Amino acid sequence: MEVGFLGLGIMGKAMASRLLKHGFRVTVWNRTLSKCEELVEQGASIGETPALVVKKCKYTIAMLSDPAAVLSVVFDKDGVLEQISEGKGYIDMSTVDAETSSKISEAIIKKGGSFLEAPVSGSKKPAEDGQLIILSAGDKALYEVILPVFDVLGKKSFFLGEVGKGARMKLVVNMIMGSMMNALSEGLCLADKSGLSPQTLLDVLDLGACSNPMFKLKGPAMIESKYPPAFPLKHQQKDMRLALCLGDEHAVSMPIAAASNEAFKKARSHGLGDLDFSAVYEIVKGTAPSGNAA
Ligand SMILES: NC(=O)C1=CN([C@@H]2O[C@H](COP(=O)(O)OP(=O)(O)OC[C@H]3O[C@@H](n4cnc5c(N)ncnc54)[C@H](OP(=O)(O)O)[C@@H]3O)[C@@H](O)[C@H]2O)C=CC1
Ligand SMILES: O=CC(=O)O
Repeated sequence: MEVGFLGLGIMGKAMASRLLKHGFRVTVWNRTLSKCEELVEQGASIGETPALVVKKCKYTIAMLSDPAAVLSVVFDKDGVLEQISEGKGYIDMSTVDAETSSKISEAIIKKGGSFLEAPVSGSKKPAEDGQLIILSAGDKALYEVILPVFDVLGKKSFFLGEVGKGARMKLVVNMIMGSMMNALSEGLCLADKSGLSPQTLLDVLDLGACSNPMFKLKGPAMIESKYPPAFPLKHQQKDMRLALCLGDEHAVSMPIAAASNEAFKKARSHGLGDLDFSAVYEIVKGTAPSGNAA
């Protein structure tokens, strides 16, 4: 099967690379075209615009940063919409809000194409290892066709129903994740300031009901103030913001998420947006450098 792939950031690069390793023919595009070179070395072809990728491939996947990026890649000049037509499928795996996803779905369907949203839970390493959790919604027939691709990228794929349900599920999950990261940061800080060993706190947490892979993976690096970006903080803040909008829409009070969003925003204002989202710990500790927003 030949697939197109738009967006070779942290996630897109790992996902496209995995598809190549598993025998798919992949045509890639990235806004910064030079980032395609590594994938070309692994056997990918380049499409010079999103439109040219869609022209060449029956199925095209996108993995882009945020609502503005996914809308631009579909609707702008040389975008997806120029070449989408009957028989072609577009699968957007980026994390965006349901409204953005619906806008894209309607435009694709109007041109005769089919659309599936399929945001993922799981970060850089799960993407490299094919261990993502795929939260799809939209065209069921396209879901069935693209399953062999999802089986290479993920450990479990869900089909959640009409467009918007995948986007909303992803935002709820990431709202919880962002709040948990803030809770861990406060706990590590409180342990340290009150004369306890943060590492011992992690050991205690890991043995009890609060044990989870995220604390286990991120905790030790946080203690060392190391934040190599797996999930950039600016994207976590985008997800908190979009989840809070969803809460507004449904009149769901979310004071914990709102406070966490403030901490992520503050982290961005201190220039930590491109670091891993665990860098919010620097804000909780009060040790963030002053810097430019990212
Ligand atoms: N990293 C993670 O752990 C996870 C991320 N996600 C979600 O997946 C998506 C991608 O994340 P990730 O790979 O980490 O992000 P990165 O920031 O590493 O990559 C973002 C990608 O979007 C492209 N892009 C940004 N703005 C535009 C634009 N205006 N037009 C065209 N392309 C654009 C970038 O192109 P360029 O290279 O030119 O800047 C790049 O290819 C996000 O929605 C994120 O929330 C979901 C699960 C896990
Ligand atoms: O969206 C981020 C993730 O780790 O999942």
